Amino acid sequence: MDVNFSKMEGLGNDFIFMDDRTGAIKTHLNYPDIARRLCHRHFGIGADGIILILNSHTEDIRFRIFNADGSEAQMCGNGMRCFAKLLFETGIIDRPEFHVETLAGRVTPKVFFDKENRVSSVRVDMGEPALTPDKIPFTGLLSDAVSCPVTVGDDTVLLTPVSMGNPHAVVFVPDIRAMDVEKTGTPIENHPCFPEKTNVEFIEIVNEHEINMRVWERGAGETLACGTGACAAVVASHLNGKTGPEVLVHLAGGDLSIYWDKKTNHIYKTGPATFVFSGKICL
Ligand SMILES: N[C@@H](CCC[C@H](N)C(=O)O)C(=O)O
Repeated sequence: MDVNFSKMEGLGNDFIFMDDRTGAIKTHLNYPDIARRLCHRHFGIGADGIILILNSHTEDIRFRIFNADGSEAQMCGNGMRCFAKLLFETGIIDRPEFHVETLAGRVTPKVFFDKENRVSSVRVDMGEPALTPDKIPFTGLLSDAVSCPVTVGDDTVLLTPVSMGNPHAVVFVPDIRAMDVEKTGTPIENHPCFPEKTNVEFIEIVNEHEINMRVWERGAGETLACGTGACAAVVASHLNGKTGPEVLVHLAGGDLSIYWDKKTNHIYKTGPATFVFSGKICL
């Protein structure tokens, strides 16, 4: 069957969007297979994941994301900004702020405009972080919830487990450029302490308001940015007394502004969303 798609990116974290509100794609094909095939950088379109636009019974619209390896994730922060821009600009949603059903619960994006009335940035109410072992899920030693020792090969790594609907392990390092992100990230991603695997963020503190981050993503490898990861990193940095609750996160693909509103416990993430191209592919 021929399927229309749009490719978009948020700070270089790139996604292929498909509208399956009629259910036609799901009737003929399987989403994990489509993700593996289309995300391939040499044999496909190339992306970190695919995102489906779907009907919701509880919210304005429903969002599902599959990583490049075909695994389904609960949420995606960069993908959500692109989703909001695409839905607003194509007229699928006609309000700048709306509610989205995800496997991580309700997420609320709001689009902002430039002088030409084009979407310039998107702020997303990402909901509340979760820190309890059952919610992450994390089965390791939690004597001190913000620095859990995990054995990786011959080393012990101290990490902070955080859920933003999807699991994250935040590791503080002195210099992110010196990191072999794949070498350290892979065993943490697949560590038995994380029964659903985990995304891994390597964080270098710049000052109270800025951090540098590199990320090893569950199901996708090293990416240029991770929105849920940036939120988890700010939660971990603040809980460890290294930053305030409002932080600019510098990633390989650009910057994200993260604000943890301690009164409501909600996290707000603001950043760009960019259309790359659209097309039709025979699946
Ligand atoms: N890049 C995303 C997160 C995508 C899902 C993640 N790999 C997972 O499996 O949880 C983001 O911007 O949040």
